[in-house]
Amino acid sequence: MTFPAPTSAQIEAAYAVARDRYAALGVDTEAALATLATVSLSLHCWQGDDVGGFENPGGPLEGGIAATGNYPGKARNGDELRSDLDLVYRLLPGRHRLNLHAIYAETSGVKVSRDELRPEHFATWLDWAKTNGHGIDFNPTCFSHPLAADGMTLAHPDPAIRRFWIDHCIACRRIGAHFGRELGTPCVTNIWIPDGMKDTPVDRLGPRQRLRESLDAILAEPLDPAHNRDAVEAKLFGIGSESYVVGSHEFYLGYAVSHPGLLLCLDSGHFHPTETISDKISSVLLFVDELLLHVSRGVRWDSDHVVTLSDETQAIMHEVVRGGFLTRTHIGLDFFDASINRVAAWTIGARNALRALLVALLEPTARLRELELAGDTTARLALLEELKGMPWQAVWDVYCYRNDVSVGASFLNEIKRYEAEVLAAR
Ligand SMILES: C[C@H](O)[C@H](O)[C@@H](O)C(=O)CO
Ligand SMILES: [Mn+2]
Repeated sequence: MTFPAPTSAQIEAAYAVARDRYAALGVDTEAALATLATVSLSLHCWQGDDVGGFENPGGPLEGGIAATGNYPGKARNGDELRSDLDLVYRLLPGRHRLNLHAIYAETSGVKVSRDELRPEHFATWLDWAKTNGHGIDFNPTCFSHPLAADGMTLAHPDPAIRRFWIDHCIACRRIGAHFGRELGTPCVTNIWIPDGMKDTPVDRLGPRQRLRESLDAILAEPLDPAHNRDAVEAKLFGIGSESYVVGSHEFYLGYAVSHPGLLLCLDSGHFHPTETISDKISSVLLFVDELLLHVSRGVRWDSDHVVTLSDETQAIMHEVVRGGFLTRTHIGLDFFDASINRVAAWTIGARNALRALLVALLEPTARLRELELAGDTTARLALLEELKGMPWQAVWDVYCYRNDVSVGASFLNEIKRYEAEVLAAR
């Protein structure tokens, strides 16, 4: 089965109608597209191999996160992962970043302890990023490791184990700064740790005191923010840490507020299922300088399903745009679905994030605000609902077309071809 693309005449004609419909609402579609072109998503490398990494091929994924499914064609090394990523980037309009984890170091078969990782272990990633114009973001990997086997890392009661993870995070910040310096765009180095407890702890305070001390030690070395920015990521619970997570939202929000320049990471799967991160953005950005988003989709738990064009994805992007927060928000993706073609999963999720952003950029926000301020909540609701049916897809299609990227579902044709020619041979 092939997936048809509209003709250029159809794309242009639909766009002309859409442009006029939006203009009637006071929205300039060309301005929206120009803004969209300035946004770089950070694509998470770990969608390509189910968060496996290259340190311990075939080893288990630990830390309370899980990739389910066994779709064939998983990337097994850096070259395969980069090849898969190249295709994803070709199917996305705009220029986008890479979000790399420390377990994706390439050490030529030599075992390098995580606390001894250096920029040279990521040289191939850096060369590839330079050649292809990608910025790089980075993450220490504080899971899937014998010293994290009991579910504690930076908050571990054993000072030697804590020291190991502190040194790993220090090494990662330096690697991040190296990426930022070499690529001319700051690397966001994000710390997420799994530390927590399955059952009710007696001491909730002690691990948090230790985590604070560990973070202080990690962040003690000043690094040029033009090269590296640090972020911390909270979580409500994980598998095996259902009763207590050391790095909770309150913990990291407090830590970020008291450390100017530190970014807070909000992952859409890391809160109670009835809680949304879209409602947190405007509060957090009143008190912290910049935000990192991990746009994900939890289904009943932090399941990391592929991002869809859901109400919440839409609400997140609306909040970023309405608040004028685009320049203070780093938009990363965080999902890993092993039950479908992984390249398609990446592409579908990333295109949806961009589509949601475009819809937000096409909103006549000033007009809606006027209605709200005047107390006309009837008209606000009516307009918001009408906007859902506006021809934004025609604007998206012309954006893809102008960027020489597959229009509509025709991107699947390239992925199917790649699956037959490349993935099937793995
Ligand atoms: C692999 C990532 O570090 C991980 O997904 C983290 O960001 C997270 O969200 C853990 O639940
Ligand atoms: Mn995350």
